[in-house]
Formats: sequence, C-alpha cells, structure tokens
Amino acid sequence: MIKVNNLSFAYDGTNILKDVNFNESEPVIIGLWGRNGSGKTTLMKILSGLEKPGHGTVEVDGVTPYNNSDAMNHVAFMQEDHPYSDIWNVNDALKFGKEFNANWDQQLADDLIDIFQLPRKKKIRNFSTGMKTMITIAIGLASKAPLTIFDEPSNGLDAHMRKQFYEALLDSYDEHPRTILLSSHHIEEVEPLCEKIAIIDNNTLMHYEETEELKNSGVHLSGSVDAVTAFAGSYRILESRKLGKQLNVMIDAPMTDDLKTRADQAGVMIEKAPFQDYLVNLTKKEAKQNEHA
Ligand SMILES: Nc1ncnc2c1ncn2[C@@H]1O[C@H](COP(=O)(O)OP(=O)(O)OP(=O)(O)O)[C@@H](O)[C@H]1O
Repeated sequence: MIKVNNLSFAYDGTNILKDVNFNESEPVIIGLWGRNGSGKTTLMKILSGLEKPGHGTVEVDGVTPYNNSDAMNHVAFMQEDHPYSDIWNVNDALKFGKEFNANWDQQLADDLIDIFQLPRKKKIRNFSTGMKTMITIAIGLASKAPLTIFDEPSNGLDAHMRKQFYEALLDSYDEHPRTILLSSHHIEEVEPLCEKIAIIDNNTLMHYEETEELKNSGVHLSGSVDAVTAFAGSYRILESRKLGKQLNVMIDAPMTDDLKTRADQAGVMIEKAPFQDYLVNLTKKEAKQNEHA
C-alpha cells in the first residue's frame, strides 16, 4: 500500500529528508512525530504528490503520486490549514470532497457533520479552530482514500470532541480498513489511535515501530547520585538533573519487570517517563553526546 525506498529530498540544496525507507502492505494507522522543521510536512507532501522525490521512489496504492492526476483517487492529504474558499460553507466543502474523491462516502460525511454538530450554512472562515479541524476530519474520513493523511488532526479539539474524533476514526477504519497517517506535535493526542509510530529525526525516519514497544521506553531513575550513576551507567542517558545529593536521569530503556526489580535492589526509584518527554529527549541533539552504552 505504501512503498518508500531510499527517499531523499532537498530544498535549495539543503537536505530535508535522506534515505527514508518504509513499506506497508496492509492497512495501518500510523502516528508521525518529529520536532519543528524535521520534515513531516515535506514527507506528507511527497506521499500526496505535491512534491517530487529528489532521489528514491514512492508508491502509494500502486501509483507514483507526483505529477499524477490519478493520485487524488489514492491519497487524501488533509492539511492543517486547509485552503477552503472564504465563501464556502459546510455543504460547499462536502461538494468539493465528493468531486475530488473517488471513494467518497456521502452518508459518512453527513453523519460526521451531525456528530460534530457543525452548522451547515455558516461560512467556514468564521469557524473556530476546532470546528475547522472537524470539517477537515469529516472530509478526510469520508474520502475513504487508500492513504488518508491528517496534519494535526486534534488541533483545537476539546476533550469531548477529541473523543468523538477517536470514535469516528476507529469506526470508519473498522468498517473500511485503509492506511491513515496522523501527524502531530502532541504524540499523546494521536498515539491511542496508532498501531505504529514513525519518528523523523536527523533528516530521516529514525524510528518506525509498533506503538506499544516505543511507548514502553523511557524510564526515570532517581535517588542518590552514587546509586543512580552506578545503575544508569550502562544505559544511554537522555536527560540528567542533579539536585544536591539527588540525581534524576531518564534512560533510553524499556520499562520491564526485570529493570524494576534491579532498580529496587539498587535503591533507585524508577518510574515510566511520559511518552512525549521521552520522544523530545530522544530527538534532542545533546542526547547523542551523552551516550554511555
Ligand atoms: N518551500 C520551502 N522552501 C524551502 N525550504 C522549505 C520549504 N518548505 C519547508 N522548508 C524547510 O524544510 C524543513 C522541513 O520543513 P517541514 O515543513 O517539512 O517540517 P515539519 O516537520 O512539518 O515542521 P513543523 O513541525 O514545524 O510543521 C524546514 O527547515 C523548512 O524550513
């Protein structure tokens, strides 16, 4: 369904993406995460045919997206600031969705507009940020495109609407499995939906893993400087804070029963780090200089 082989891309001679590889032949929901300017939007544009790969090949649902008018039947890219016309209301936007998506599901679109309680006649330019996100979600899901890409799909959604979005996406995916890519700065907001997480760092796809595995990594250790230093010695240290005689570090290791037992025996307090903190530390430049392992 998606084949990305040795993809590289540069803007004005500056490498943005280098040697990106990933292949998915089965439907999957993927979370895409990376720091500002890491290349997420660039990758999404290449997958949807808006940019041309510099090197390597990209295939989505059997087609090469760039310069291919057929690509819109295979990929829907729902950008964060979708350029809906200033004069459009919801009904106009749905007409646009129907026109440009071969697998368009009008019933689903109507149901989602009702679930999200979006006013059909109000101009989209007067919608709140969350309402704009909702219309984008409705069109993206109703497109039923084999690859559907959402950029910041939880932007502006309150907790209730986020729950509605999760349910709508999972119901739609259950009924019509396809590949869905969710790009977000806040991994915790999309991670509950994602089977896999892709992380862009250092101009490439640094991690592409099952969510459960990646999520289990990143562990805080705290205790006396001596005990923590001795225990953490063989691990990659992602973050370190000293407070008097106490030391708190984050190590790049999965939280396992064995690690807990050993930490207990060493007199070190152990706690799972929040996922977002782990990813931020994993991708910060200083982390690479502190490698112990
Ligand atoms: N049209 C362009 N011309 C030149 N450089 C660009 C262009 N678009 C993006 N870039 C550069 O490419 C790099 C990657 O940008 P991109 O928008 O893909 O990152 P991103 O991960 O989506 O960032 P953010 O999380 O901040 O939205 C950045 O350094 C950006 O300045």
